[in-house]
Amino acid sequence: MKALDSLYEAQKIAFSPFVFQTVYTMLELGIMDELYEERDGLTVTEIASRKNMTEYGVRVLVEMAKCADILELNDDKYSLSKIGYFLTRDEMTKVNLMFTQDICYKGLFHLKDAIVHGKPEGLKEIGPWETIYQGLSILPEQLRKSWFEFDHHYSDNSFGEALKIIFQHNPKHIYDIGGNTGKWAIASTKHDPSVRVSIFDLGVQLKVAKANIDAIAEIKDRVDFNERDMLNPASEIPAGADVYWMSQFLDCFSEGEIEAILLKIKKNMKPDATIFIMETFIDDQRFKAAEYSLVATSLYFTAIANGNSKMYSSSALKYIIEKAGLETVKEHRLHEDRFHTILEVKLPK
Ligand SMILES: C[S@@+](CC[C@H](N)C(=O)[O-])C[C@H]1O[C@@H](n2cnc3c(N)ncnc32)[C@H](O)[C@@H]1O
Repeated sequence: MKALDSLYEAQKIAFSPFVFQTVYTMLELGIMDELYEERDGLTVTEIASRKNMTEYGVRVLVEMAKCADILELNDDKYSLSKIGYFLTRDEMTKVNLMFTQDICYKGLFHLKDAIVHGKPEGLKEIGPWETIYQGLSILPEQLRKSWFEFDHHYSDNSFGEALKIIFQHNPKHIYDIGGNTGKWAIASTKHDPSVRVSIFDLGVQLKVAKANIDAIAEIKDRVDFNERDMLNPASEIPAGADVYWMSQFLDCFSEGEIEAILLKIKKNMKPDATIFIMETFIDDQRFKAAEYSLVATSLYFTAIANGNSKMYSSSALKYIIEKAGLETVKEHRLHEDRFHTILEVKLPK
C-alpha cells in the first residue's frame, strides 16, 4: 500500500467510533431505511423533511457516511452503497452492530485495564456482576434483546443439522451444559419424542429456560433443570448421560477452566457416552466477514464478559481435549450454516 493510502487507512481507524456512531444513528433515525426504499437517492433537504430533522443534522451524518463509503453522492443525491446496503439489511451485520452498541461500546473503553488486570473491567458499564453470565437474563430490555439476538444468531441456524448428527447416536438422555434459555432442549425433545434432556446452567438462566419449556405441554415432562456453577471446584456433573451437548459454551472459559470442565464430565461419564462440542472456530471460517466477527467477539469476552476467554481455533480446543485425557474422534464441519464445527469426543479406548 502506498504511504498516502496507508495514512488514509490509519485515519479510518483513528476515527472508527465516529463512523460506527454515524451508522447507528442513521439506522435508528430511519435514514438508512429511507435511502434503501429510494434507490435513486435523496438530497439533504429531502431527507431532512422526510425525517423531520434539521438539514445540519442530516448533513454531518451523510458527509461522514459518504467519506466512509457507506453512501454514494451523485447530483446532490445520496444513496446507499453496497456497504450501506449490508449495514441496512444484512442479518449478521445487524446483530453484530446492535450487540456492539448495546453490550460492548461503553465497556470497550476499559479494554486496556481489562488486559492489564485480566478482569472484565468494562462490565461495570452494564451491571454489577463478576461475569456477564450472572446478569444475562436480567439485563435491561434493550441490552437483553441485543445479547440474545447475537447469541442465537450464532447458534440457532446450526441446530437442524446438529440434531441429525447427534441423533445418529440414538441418545436416550442428553445433558445440555450451558443450556441457556432452553432452545436446544426444545429443539431436541421436539425432534425425538422419547429423549430426555437435563439442562445445567446458572440459576438466573434456568428460570427463563423453565418458563419457556413449561409452556410446551408435549415436552415439559422430559426436561429437568439443574443449577450448576461449572466454575465452582466442588460442582459435579452426575453420571447418566448418553450424550453431553455443549454449544457455544466452552468459549466462555479460559483454557484452564475448559480443561477443568472436561475433567468434571469425564469423572462420571459412561464408557460409551459421547461429548459433542459445537463452536464457531476462528480457523474453520470460509468467509473473511465471519472470521472478523469471531476475532472481534474475543475482545467482548476480554473487556466485558469474563476477562479470560475467547473464540478459539479448533486446534487449540482439540489440544485441551487431549490434555484432559479425552479423544476427538470426529470433526463435523456443518454444511448448511457454514460457520459451525462439532467435535465428537469420547473416552480413549
Ligand atoms: C453463550 S451462551 C450459549 C448458550 C447455548 N448453549 C447456545 O448454544 O446458544 C453460554 C451459556 O453458558 C452459561 N454459563 C456461563 N458460565 C457458566 C458457569 N460458570 N456455570 C454454568 N453455566 C455457565 C451461561 O449462563 C449461558 O447460558
